[in-house]
Amino acid sequence: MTPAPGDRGDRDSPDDGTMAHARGSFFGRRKGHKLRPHQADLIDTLLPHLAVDISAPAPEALTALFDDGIENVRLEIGFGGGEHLIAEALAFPTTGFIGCEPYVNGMAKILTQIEALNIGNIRLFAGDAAELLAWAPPRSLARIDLIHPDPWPKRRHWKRRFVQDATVTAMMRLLPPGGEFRFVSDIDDYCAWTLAHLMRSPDFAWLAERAIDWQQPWPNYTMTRYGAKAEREGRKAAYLRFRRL
Ligand SMILES: C[S@@+](CC[C@H](N)C(=O)[O-])C[C@H]1O[C@@H](n2cnc3c(N)ncnc32)[C@H](O)[C@@H]1O
Repeated sequence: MTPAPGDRGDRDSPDDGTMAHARGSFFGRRKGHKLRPHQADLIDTLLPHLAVDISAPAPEALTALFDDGIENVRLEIGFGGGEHLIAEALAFPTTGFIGCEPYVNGMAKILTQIEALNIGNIRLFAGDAAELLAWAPPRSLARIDLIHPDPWPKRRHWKRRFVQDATVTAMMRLLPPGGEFRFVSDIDDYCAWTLAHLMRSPDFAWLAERAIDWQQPWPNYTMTRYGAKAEREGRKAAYLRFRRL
């Protein structure tokens, strides 16, 4: 997994497990624990069935990536160990979920869960979510979640943060009016950064202005590994929700 808060995302190694170095080339090349034989098997056998192929033209609607009965599609960027994504997929069986995660151990972990729980409404993209955002058709996502993204605390690395004007524009294209971008982080500076980027877009409204408490997880929120670690270490997360206007 990526480095701990404070030094997460601030190393210069080309294989440090974080976004900027990941762009374009990373899956399977990132350092991590050695996969167990069954996990390696799932990467070879199950992942190809669930993988979103962005080298093919995107379907008109992303529901086409799923079996019949899927009514809308949501995206989780950087799902890590998959705790939140698995819980959401189980809770909303008529919603399709696309999970993006370049980290091979995260991918192996979620494949194990998908197999064990026989989950049919998750598709996976083992690469940079920005590429998937560029590929997906307009207004194709009901919601986009970015939970505890790599914070890139050093000023000279801010350009590597996932939230940028370009990704805000991409999300604006993909969310229909009423769609939501949800962001969780225990890093105050990244929360402020995200608020500043979203609030200067005329296409998003921050729901705190509509009486949604940003200091509390939303109902039925499933804590992730990084969220639990932040809590243990006494850092409180912000839960920011932005509605596409
Ligand atoms: C700090 S971890 C948080 C993981 C998980 N969301 C959690 O809360 O435990 C950030 C995750 O985002 C992934 N990530 C970083 N850049 C990404 C990108 N451009 N596209 C998709 N995932 C990315 C990393 O591999 C890492 O697993």
